[in-house]
Amino acid sequence: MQSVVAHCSLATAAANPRCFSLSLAQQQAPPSQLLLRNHQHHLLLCQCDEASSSSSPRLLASSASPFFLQSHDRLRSSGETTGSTRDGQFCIVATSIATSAPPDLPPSAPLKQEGDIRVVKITDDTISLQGRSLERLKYEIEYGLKRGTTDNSYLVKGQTHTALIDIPDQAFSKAFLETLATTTDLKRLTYLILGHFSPKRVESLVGLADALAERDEPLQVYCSNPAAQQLKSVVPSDLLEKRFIITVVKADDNLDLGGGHKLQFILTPTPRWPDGMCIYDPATQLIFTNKLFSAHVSAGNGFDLGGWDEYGEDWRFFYDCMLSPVAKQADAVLDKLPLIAQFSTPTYQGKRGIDVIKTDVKFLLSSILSKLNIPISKSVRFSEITGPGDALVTAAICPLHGPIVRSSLTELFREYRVWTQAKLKQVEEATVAVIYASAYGNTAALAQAISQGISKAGVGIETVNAEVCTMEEVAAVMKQCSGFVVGSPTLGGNMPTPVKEALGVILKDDDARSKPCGVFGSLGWSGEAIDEIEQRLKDGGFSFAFPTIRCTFKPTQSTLQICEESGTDLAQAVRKAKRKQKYSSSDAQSLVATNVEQAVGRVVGALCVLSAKDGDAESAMLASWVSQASFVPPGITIAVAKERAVEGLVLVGGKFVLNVLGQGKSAAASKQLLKPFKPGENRFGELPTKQTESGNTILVDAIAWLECTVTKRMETGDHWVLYAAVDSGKLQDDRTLTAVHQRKTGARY
Ligand SMILES: Cc1cc2nc3c(=O)[nH]c(=O)nc-3n(C[C@H](O)[C@H](O)[C@H](O)COP(=O)(O)O)c2cc1C
Repeated sequence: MQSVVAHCSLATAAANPRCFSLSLAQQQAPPSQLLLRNHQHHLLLCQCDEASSSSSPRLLASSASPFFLQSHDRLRSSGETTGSTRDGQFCIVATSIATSAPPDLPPSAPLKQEGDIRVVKITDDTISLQGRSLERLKYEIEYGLKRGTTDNSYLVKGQTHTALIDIPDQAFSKAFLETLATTTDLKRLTYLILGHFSPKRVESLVGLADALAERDEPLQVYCSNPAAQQLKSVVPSDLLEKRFIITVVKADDNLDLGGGHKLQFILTPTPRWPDGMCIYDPATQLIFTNKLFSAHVSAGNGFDLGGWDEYGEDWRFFYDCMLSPVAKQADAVLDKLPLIAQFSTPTYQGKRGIDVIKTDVKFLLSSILSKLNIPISKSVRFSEITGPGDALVTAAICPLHGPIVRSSLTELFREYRVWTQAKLKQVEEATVAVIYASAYGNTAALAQAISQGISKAGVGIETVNAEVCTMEEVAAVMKQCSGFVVGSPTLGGNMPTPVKEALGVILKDDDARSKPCGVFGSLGWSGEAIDEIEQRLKDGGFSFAFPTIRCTFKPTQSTLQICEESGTDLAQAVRKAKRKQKYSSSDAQSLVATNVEQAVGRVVGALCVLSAKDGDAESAMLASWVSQASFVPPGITIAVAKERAVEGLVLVGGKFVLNVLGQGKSAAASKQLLKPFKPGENRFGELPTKQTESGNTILVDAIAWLECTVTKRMETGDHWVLYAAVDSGKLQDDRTLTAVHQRKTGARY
């Protein structure tokens, strides 16, 4: 007996070809007739004629075997009606073909006003309330791409109970509570589930308590233990006792809302979010992942329409900022989330991880299938039939920020694995320990920017949140690291006890004295904690890689820039020490350029100075890997090393000036730009400069300058290649030829 399960649906956008797919689960097919011999799932993708849905579907992709074509004919005969037919050989189940866009993909609505709430229907009983902002693009490093953000909450309506998953930041409180009242019967709201909680969300929580004040029963809050502690420390205790009942969730607990919505909790702590928790709903196959798989971007219709092309860089940027510094813990978290895109049935069993090689085929299949945008409520039914046992079959990832991930689900999950593995490899080679505590997030933001700078220079990071780590863990990290930074807020004239204890561990570690270190912290007015850490490390004979960073309350953009550059300086010191070690142990030949390197060194471009500014943060670099890339509109490419300070200022949408230096006139600028700089130091020194209208720096002695906007970035080994459109420019000296940088080897500039 062979069984065939088929899913049919029209693609959503009117401009799209009308497509349906046929996915075959088959146990006993003759292997010679199968496209993918070793896998249980086979794909047939067809396209209907635009004019008539009854005309013959055209095959887009299939094994082209008789077996498939026969199945296809049978499917066509059962056509546009819902139902199943049996003929002894096959069991065909087909949905009716929708004639309009599926209801769960509403058209994109423009942002009406800052902080408005977009309501997105995901399934019949799950909606998302998304607070949208274009403003929240400053002062926090993960907003670097400047695409705004969304803060997403989710309402899951079970047969007996309704649960609200996550509560938004204070910026969205008022609009959120108003929208919540119109989208749900608050009397039925039994549970609030917090995948993460921070003091910035108290206002929304208190507002919710007020909105529920009239009813007798308190709201039941489900969250992790660290979130419960945080709640108790920031929400007034009388309010907490009167209006809420807190249940601390343990690993693998669940909560039944009725109608199959038996929510499963998966604890996913990281040093950045010790209270992290994911929630899986088997009824809809939605997973609510809070910060994981988030992106800061507000455009679109709430889903990831446009897929990787549209959002890939946003996801990557968020990951780089927030998760790459905690790669080890991120790896452990991914192990706990064996997500399988709904349509790709895995051949393996077990909850532990996903083998990338095994998922390659599934990746291809599911990415084609997910593009078809079958409404989630319908597609769950089919993937249940072909369900893979104990993996989490997932129709969509519902994160705290940015789009609900549907089309790129497999890619995103897979890339998270790839990025994490790459970071773990860096951790193996050399790491810097980032040890800190932060009550209100300001020191954490500094730690994050420092980590970003370390990561850019290709060095691994071990993030230690002193509040949730044991001192044994601190000691182990200190033994293994090649450099470290310590950060603390000042509270009541002191450093918090966990930082004090961690400092004690560091001071006792004799090996740590030879490792480059740094101190940072946020303060209000006196900053005793930072002074004390600095003094005690100085007294202990530790060597500082950068001047201590003192930040008053919330960091500004230029403070974050200083943090990032300081992190890069520290990482470069660590790498230099490692290189020294390596070369002293291997033969001197390795320093001589190979023939290939010498040949690569003959590739030349104009010698230029790139200058970029963003708010009060400014930087510049000497650049010679520059090339014209387009006539109309005029465009150029330029390679920027990942660890370069200016790199964070030339993200997509960012502007820069390319100053082209002249032959025989480049010495002063080269000398100035090649100097070592302190973090945040002015790069131009005494060079005569002037400004463009947007504030970018022009070198008066350059023979030409171009003001450009970055439109694309491509990752290429240790550099980013930027493609930038030229907005304006001027030839300042028409007699001098362009300077070029002749190199002896392609292994260095
Ligand atoms: C209860 C409390 C006590 C504080 N005491 C001090 C202090 O003695 N000296 C000081 O410079 N700042 C003090 N501050 C300000 C904090 O250091 C400042 O808010 C800092 O940004 C907190 O950093 P964090 O967000 O990393 O916790 C205090 C803040 C609070 C809330």
